[in-house]
Amino acid sequence: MPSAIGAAAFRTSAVGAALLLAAGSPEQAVSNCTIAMAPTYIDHLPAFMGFLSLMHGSSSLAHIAIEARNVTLSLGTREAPTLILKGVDLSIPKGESLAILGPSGSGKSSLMAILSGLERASGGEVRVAGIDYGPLDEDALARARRGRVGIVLQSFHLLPTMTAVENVAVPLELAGFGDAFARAASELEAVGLGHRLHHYPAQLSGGEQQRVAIARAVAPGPDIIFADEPTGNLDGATSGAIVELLFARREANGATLVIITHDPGLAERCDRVVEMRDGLIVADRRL
Ligand SMILES: Nc1ncnc2c1ncn2[C@@H]1O[C@H](COP(=O)(O)OP(=O)(O)OP(=O)(O)O)[C@@H](O)[C@H]1O
Repeated sequence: MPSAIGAAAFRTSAVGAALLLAAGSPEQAVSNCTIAMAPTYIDHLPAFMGFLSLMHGSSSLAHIAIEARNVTLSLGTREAPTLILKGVDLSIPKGESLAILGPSGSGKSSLMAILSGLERASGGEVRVAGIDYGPLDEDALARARRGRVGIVLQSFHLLPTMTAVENVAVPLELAGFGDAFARAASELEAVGLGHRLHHYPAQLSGGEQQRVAIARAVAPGPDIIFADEPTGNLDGATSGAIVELLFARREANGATLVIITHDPGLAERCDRVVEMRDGLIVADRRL
């Protein structure tokens, strides 16, 4: 089987070269891209610095997938900071499906970015699968996420120089799957894109790109799936099929699923719904 990384290297573009330069290593470049950084956070990602990877586990926390304590996020300049998250506490048990609702600008994407390790909290504590994100540097965070955390964000961040199947296969290869291409092809078939395996992102519609991003996120069978408006670009029928796929994946792997949505129907499918307003969780109910 060809290597997705090797195949793509033949088509390295200026964008790819820039990503490589910025990341310092091909692995980090791919990791940076495949976790779909939201443009709002790109400025802040280089802030991922640290030296220790500390593992914390205790029997009392063994059933917790995600634990956030008094998480704050301050963006903007030092002279004019804006407090985006104002002290969020959230504990998500393993295997739970959780919908995050709230008006535009309430901080949903910011919270997801922190819980998924794309953004660093300004204060408070975040532990995912027992790992304290606080002290991890960028490489350690990427390693901690790889294969365990799948992320789908609103803007798909597919690598433009890779075909659909390569975009899905690369993270699989990095996670150590020997059958990365076969698995990637089958994931794309599952989201209805078996006929678009060798198309580049620019040759795909927004909804098709969204489905590639979803296939990429779920392909390694992650323990936690984060999805920011996963059906936002899809028509009703495709949206229904994608929701079924996400929930089927969650059930098959016992994965924890965290979804941001404006769709009340999708929220009702979840075990629990939290609502955000103005940087805080203001309601939390189990369904
Ligand atoms: N880099 C930034 N600098 C300053 N403020 C920012 C930055 N990025 C986001 N914000 C602000 O943070 C707030 C929360 O944004 P966020 O994207 O988390 O909201 P959201 O609830 O996900 O909104 P939506 O539903 O529209 O996606 C918004 O008011 C936004 O303007």
